[in-house]
Amino acid sequence: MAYYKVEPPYQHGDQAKVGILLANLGTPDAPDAKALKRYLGQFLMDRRIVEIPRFIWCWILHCIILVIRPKKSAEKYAMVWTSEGSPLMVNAQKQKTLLSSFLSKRIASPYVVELGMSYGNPSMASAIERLKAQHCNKILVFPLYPQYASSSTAASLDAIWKVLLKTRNVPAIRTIRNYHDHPAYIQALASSVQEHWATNGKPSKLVMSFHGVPKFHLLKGDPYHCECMKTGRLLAEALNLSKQEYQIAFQSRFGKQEWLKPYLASTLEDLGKAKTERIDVICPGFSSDCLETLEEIAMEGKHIFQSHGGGEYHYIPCLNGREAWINAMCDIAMENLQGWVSSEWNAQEAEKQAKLTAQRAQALSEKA
Ligand SMILES: C=CC1=C(C)c2cc3[nH]c(cc4nc(cc5[nH]c(cc1n2)c(C)c5CCC(=O)O)C(CCC(=O)O)=C4C)c(C)c3C=C
Ligand SMILES: [Fe+2]
Ligand SMILES: [Fe+2]
Repeated sequence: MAYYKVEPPYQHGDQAKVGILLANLGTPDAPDAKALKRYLGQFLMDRRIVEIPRFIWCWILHCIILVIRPKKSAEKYAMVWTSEGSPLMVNAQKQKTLLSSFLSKRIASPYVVELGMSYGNPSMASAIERLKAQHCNKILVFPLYPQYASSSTAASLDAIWKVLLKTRNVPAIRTIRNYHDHPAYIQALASSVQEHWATNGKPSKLVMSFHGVPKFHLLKGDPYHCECMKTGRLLAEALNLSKQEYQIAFQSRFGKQEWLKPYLASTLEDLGKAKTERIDVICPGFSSDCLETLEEIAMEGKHIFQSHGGGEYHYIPCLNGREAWINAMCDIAMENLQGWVSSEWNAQEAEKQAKLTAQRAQALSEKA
């Protein structure tokens, strides 16, 4: 078998395009143990996720974790699964479609938006294949993670490099590292909170929950913790909140190691025990709702808070397909596409392409 992938067919004159590759984590294909085993097996074998030496980890993963976790996780996924599929996938596909349509008001030159996942489907390989088949010789990688983390952003870049290592005709690549402090992202978050408060009134406290990572990532130089803290501070400033009115916490601990603190579960317990009348919880680090927000935050978090004496609990949904967020995505993309796209209609190029299409259609009909 050839080492390098077969290149897509190319004819002289084919119009080169710019690709925007939305990169996300991935999700199982179905809410059942079999699909979960496949997904978790790929996810948890990534060194960006688990750094334990392979000979020990392979044993733990295959003999313990992949025996117990798939069934338990599948039950949780089943609680949030929609008729269209996994919430993460449904939301990310919607973002792709919306971004593509919103960008048409800002870009006049040819572009394509695709979605690729680090684990599961649609794979990075299939996304890059689709972009190359549409003659994208320049690709902007747009990770759907506002805060840079080795375990999310860099893991998605690894998945892309792995594909490119087996590609003969490699496109130009630009990557977006982070946008945790981008004014349009902060404003999109702030407007979603304000909208919630306009209908439901203000809570005693706004809890901002970010996905956690092991503490040693921070100690070894991963900027994720600092970027989460900055997002939290900027969101509080945009909402005019005092230090007593908000709290930052980290969720989704996995394994026995120490993770970033404060843990969300203990924060909710403490707020419950303090008889807090009402808290609102938002997850600014997730651009779309997924298992970690819909089950862990909206359901499990509510149970923890209220079973410890807390009052009302509101979960504020992720940005998903909100107009302000898609516009923010456009701003972020445009800033990173400078020199690659044009906002002016190129009549000469359009005429050339129209002629070429007509010539090819005629050649085809003559052949037939
Ligand atoms: C903000 C981005 C994320 C970071 C950083 C991150 C790090 C990280 N995650 C795990 C372990 C798991 N995460 C799981 C689900 C999951 N994680 C993120 C995002 C980040 N993870 C998302 C969006 C999701 C949801 C996916 C979905 O399908 O909805 C899971 C799987 C679910 C389960 O079985 O509980 C695991 C496991 C580690 C170990 C880690 C950092 C080292
Ligand atoms: Fe995770
Ligand atoms: Fe979780």
